[in-house]
Amino acid sequence: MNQPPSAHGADSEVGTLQTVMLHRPGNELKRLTPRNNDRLLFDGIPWVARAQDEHDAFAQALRDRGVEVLYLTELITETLESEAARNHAITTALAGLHLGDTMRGYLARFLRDASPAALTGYLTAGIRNDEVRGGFGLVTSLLASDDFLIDPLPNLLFTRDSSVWVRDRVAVTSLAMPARRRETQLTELIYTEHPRFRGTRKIHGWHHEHVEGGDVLLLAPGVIAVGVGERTTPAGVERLARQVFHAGLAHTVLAVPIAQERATMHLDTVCTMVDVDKIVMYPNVADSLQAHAVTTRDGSAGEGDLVLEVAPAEPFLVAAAKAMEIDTLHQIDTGLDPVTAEREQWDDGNNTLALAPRVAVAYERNLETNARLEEAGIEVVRIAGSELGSGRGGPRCMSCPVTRAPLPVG
Ligand SMILES: NC(=[NH2+])NCCC[C@H](N)C(=O)O
Repeated sequence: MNQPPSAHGADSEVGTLQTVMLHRPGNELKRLTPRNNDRLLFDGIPWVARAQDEHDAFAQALRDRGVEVLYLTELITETLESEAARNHAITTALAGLHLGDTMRGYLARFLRDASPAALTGYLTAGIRNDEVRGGFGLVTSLLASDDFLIDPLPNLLFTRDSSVWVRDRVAVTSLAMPARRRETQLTELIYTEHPRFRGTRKIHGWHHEHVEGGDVLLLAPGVIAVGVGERTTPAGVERLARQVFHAGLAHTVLAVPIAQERATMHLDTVCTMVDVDKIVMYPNVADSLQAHAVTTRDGSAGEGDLVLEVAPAEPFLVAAAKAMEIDTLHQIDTGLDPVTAEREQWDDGNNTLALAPRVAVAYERNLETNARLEEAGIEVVRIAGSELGSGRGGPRCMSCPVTRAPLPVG
């Protein structure tokens, strides 16, 4: 629990995974109804107990490979043991302008009296108007009984998006969709106050331009690809580039435009690294994916003064190989007909989590993509995801690597 902060970090997508942060789905998923699931970014109403079983099997598959699994809610509860952290968490959770002073005052007192574990429950599963026993007034009368006073956070399941480690720093991200904004208040709290992470140096933050972790791929030490689309904005990738250059964490950032639609909400929905020089990629975009290489001349200036050099767009695989200083970044040609490819991409076939070079976790349902991965020499660790997948995320987005071993040299 008290490892020094320098023990954490990752500089690639494929170095042996040592520690990962997951979120076991909980009561926040029980809040989903056919009336709110779109706003809460779920495509269906998951069977929660089965989702938990699937998630437990995912966590076990990681432990079986020697990975230490940290659970987000346990980290939050441990963080909330501190009075200062508790006050901070309560103030930020109640900052919404929909509450009014009467209800805000009541909830602040109610939450302050809650145990750390109970408070974690309220912060993650939310509080509905008809669940409160006080604070009655204009706001409670006019809101519907099933309106949320504190929103549930069903997308906590996707720990990839709310923070991302770049070398020994953690970027607390800035999430674009209103339903997810509060997630980063929790990750920031963990990385600031939890004894295990205290002293960790941070970049970015929820008050900065939008960047989501699902868009950030550590292609190789020093080379970061960032998808720009529905979630990460052009200004977001510029901000991230300035920070990583200023801190000496990378020499090249590849800005990769992706279609602004749900099926391709993050770069990791269309491609993920499975080896030091192999990437599995959705064939329907493989030929059209482009990248602008962003570099800087001189790292000594202040972050805002850095002059960024932005290269003209090139095919993504070409720009990536150049930046990575390898001959070829091999695309695993999933070779699928366009319809199967589209179906398996939708079901997160391209969203794999590498446990080490050439070992990747994938949903079992994507039969053809997995078969092609194996033909290419990748060991596929299959997990069930019929319920987990209803939130539109796969093994990569359900995991935030906290520590990966550096890649072997040569
Ligand atoms: N990195 C990812 N692909 N994350 C998937 C996130 C899915 C989530 N329901 C959302 O819409 O935000």
